[in-house]
Amino acid sequence: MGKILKPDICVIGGGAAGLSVAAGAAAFGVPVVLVEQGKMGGDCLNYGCVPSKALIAAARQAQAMRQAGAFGLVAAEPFIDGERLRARIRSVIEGIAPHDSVERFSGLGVEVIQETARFIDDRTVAAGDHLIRARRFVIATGSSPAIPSIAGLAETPHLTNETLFEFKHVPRHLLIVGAGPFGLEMAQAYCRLGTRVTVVEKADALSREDPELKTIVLDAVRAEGTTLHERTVIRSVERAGDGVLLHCEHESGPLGIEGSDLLLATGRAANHAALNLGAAGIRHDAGQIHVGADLRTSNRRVYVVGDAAGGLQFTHAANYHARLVLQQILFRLPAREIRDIVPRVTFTDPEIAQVGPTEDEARASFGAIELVRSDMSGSDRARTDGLGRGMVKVVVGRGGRILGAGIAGAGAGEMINLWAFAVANRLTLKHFRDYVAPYPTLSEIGKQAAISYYSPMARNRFVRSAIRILRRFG
Ligand SMILES: Cc1cc2nc3c(=O)[nH]c(=O)nc-3n(C[C@H](O)[C@H](O)[C@H](O)COP(=O)(O)OP(=O)(O)OC[C@H]3O[C@@H](n4cnc5c(N)ncnc54)[C@H](O)[C@@H]3O)c2cc1C
Ligand SMILES: NC(=O)c1ccc[n+]([C@@H]2O[C@H](COP(=O)([O-])OP(=O)(O)OC[C@H]3O[C@@H](n4cnc5c(N)ncnc54)[C@H](O)[C@@H]3O)[C@@H](O)[C@H]2O)c1
Repeated sequence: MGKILKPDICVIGGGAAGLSVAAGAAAFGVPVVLVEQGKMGGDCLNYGCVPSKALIAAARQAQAMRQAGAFGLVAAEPFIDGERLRARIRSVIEGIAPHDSVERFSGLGVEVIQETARFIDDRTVAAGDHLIRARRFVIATGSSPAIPSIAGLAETPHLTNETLFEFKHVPRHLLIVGAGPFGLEMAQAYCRLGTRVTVVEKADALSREDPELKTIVLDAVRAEGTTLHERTVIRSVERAGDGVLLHCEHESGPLGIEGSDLLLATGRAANHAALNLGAAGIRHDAGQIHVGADLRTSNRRVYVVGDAAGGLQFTHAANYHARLVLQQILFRLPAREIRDIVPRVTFTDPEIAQVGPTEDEARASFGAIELVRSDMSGSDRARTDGLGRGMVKVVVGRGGRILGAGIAGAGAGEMINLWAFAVANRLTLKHFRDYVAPYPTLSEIGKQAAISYYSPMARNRFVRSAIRILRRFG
């Protein structure tokens, strides 16, 4: 038997969640062992956020070339070189990789073991020839693409986020299954890169988003050329020549859709099968580890963070989880996950972002709410920059409290920061009315929304008579 290690914390998984826990603990001088079986940086760096946003950035440039005529320049149809595109995505990943590397973490004082971890009892993990008996364990094993059960899929070549960004050519006609954030971001990006794109969604596209806001996004994505079939069930799939044929069922009848390549964007499944959770007395079922709002499992020594926790699946949620868990382990202070303060952004163009409940969710939870909206057409900056439609929609509770906010439009992902700050700090629209927004910025439309909330006051008879009285004093 190999080495027995006895750190304070053993972190399993070196993606965004695990690295944040390890770095945070090491910064306080706490002994940490990190076990990672694959690439340091996990999904976000290697197969998720970073390559997808690099691809989207290239697609945005291509679209800007086509649309240059609107700015008084000569428009051009871009030449798309698949090899160079792939090389650029690779170089962006390589530029960030040192930050997540074994070398950096070893330098921080973390002992990194590059093996697969599994529990052998309620306080011991085996990884290669190491046994790790830690005071606390943090499961940060992330998630993998959920593969739907569709007849013929196993025999038909298909891509997922784990293979898409290594793909050698730009597809001729990409069929995408799933119109969640991943499916739609990729649909628009590939469409802009000259691919014909068809998306098949069994329910509604962007189903979590506010209907009024997501219409702005879906109209734009469709207008650029993506074909989107919603409420369409795929019965089977087969190879057709060099390509793929989907046999679908829509309310209007059967539908055959043929394309050159197939991408699955059908959600995620948490990774825990290899962990041997039963040996550690950790309650779970096939889909999920049972975990409380404190991110603790039924084995009180063991926490779960990031995608493995099965709730919010974002890199910033993983970082937030890391803070909550460190607060409990290092300082023995209670901490609970508050999902309403965690924003989400889908990086289509226009973007869509939300923090806190949407209108429908807020009505279901709070009953009486108020809404304020502000349209991007009122923004001078949107005009100078030739931007399309956009809207800020704020869900307001008692006393003007900001319960949630949704934004569709260019820059929504940046603008949501201010609203996320407001929701986390329980601010009211008065705070938004009173701060000064620089001109001309898109964020001004948020302030405009706050002003519109208070504008009925200008017509209030008591306010008006108070002003009349004060005027008499000179
Ligand atoms: C295409 C795509 C785009 C995305 N874009 C965004 C975005 O723009 N913004 C955003 O916030 N989020 C985005 N996400 C989500 C984000 O990538 C994830 O929420 C985040 O990576 C989760 O981090 P994690 O550490 O929980 O898991 P992961 O990054 O999956 O890391 C888990 C690690 O654990 C390791 N592991 C698993 N089992 C074991 C074991 N038994 N032993 C040892 N190691 C193990 C794995 O090898 C992996 O490295 C995107 C996801 C995808 C798929
Ligand atoms: N900008 C971002 O933050 C961003 C971007 C991409 C991905 N992500 C994250 O990555 C993960 C994966 O994203 P996603 O969009 O794949 O997941 P998702 O679960 O949000 O969406 C999957 C979609 O696929 C549909 N679907 C599932 N099975 C289907 C089938 N058989 N036929 C047709 N449609 C089917 C679902 O109805 C759903 O709309 C999520 O956790 C997401 O949060 C985040």
